Amino acid sequence: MRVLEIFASLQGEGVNLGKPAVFVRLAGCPIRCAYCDTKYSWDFAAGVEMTVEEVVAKVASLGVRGHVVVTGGEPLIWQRRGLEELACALRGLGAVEVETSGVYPPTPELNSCVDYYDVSPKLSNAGVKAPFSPFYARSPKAWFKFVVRDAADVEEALQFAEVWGIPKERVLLMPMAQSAEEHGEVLRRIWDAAVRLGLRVTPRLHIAAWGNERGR
Ligand SMILES: C[S@@+](CC[C@H](N)C(=O)[O-])C[C@H]1O[C@@H](n2cnc3c(N)ncnc32)[C@H](O)[C@@H]1O
Ligand SMILES: Nc1nc2[nH]cc(C(=O)O)c2c(=O)[nH]1
Ligand code: SF4
Ligand SMILES: [Mg+2]
Repeated sequence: MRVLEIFASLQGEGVNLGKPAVFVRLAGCPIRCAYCDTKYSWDFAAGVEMTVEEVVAKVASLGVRGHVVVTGGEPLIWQRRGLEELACALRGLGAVEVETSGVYPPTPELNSCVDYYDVSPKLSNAGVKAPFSPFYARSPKAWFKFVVRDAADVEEALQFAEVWGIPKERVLLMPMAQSAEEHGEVLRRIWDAAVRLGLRVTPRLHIAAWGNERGR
């Protein structure tokens, strides 16, 4: 597998917001959202080639136990090429959370070793074709983070959830932002729509603290 970075931080997004965790960022993404804050991950040949054993050893060496986040890029492109073995091996160090666009369903082998899917379905603001896999709407392990920048995006997120039968309690709205300043502005812009529609908002902790610094 090609690995871009492995670092310890706080989970800055989603249902496990605030938990200390080690992040494993895999290379490659074919989806290419307009707002992507990790465009350096798109190249499939980026990063370094690592075996499952090497990744697990590096994660263990960082000393943070209890939670491991596998992200990218789009990590599920590595299915049948080591991702299943990696997720199962990482489980020895903590709960395994996978960050995904929700375009690719997991193989049964991957699914058996994942504790949480942090799914970020792509709304029209991503400007891409990213067909959602119905697998996630039915998975008890899936939580849905919608990237929103205004009230219209919030309405679209709710509609998406209704169309796919995703319970409101599983929906989290996340401000589209790459700096602390932008993060505050967007939070203020989506606030009233979230109140009105009864949807939960979560911040992006690392963006509020560090901006879009790599390794945070
Ligand atoms: C870089 S993606 C990697 C995982 C997977 N490709 C995905 O999109 O879920 C990690 C998370 O960052 C979110 N994200 C990327 N750029 C963002 C931005 N400018 N503002 C808010 N969230 C963003 C994505 O929606 C996703 O939830
Ligand atoms: N602190 C922190 N939390 C995160 N949660 C998901 C991230 C990602 O890029 O997938 C991320 C990230 O890059 N940093
Ligand atoms: S799917 Fe994720 S990594 Fe790929 S472009 Fe979109 S936000 Fe970035
Ligand atoms: Mg990130």
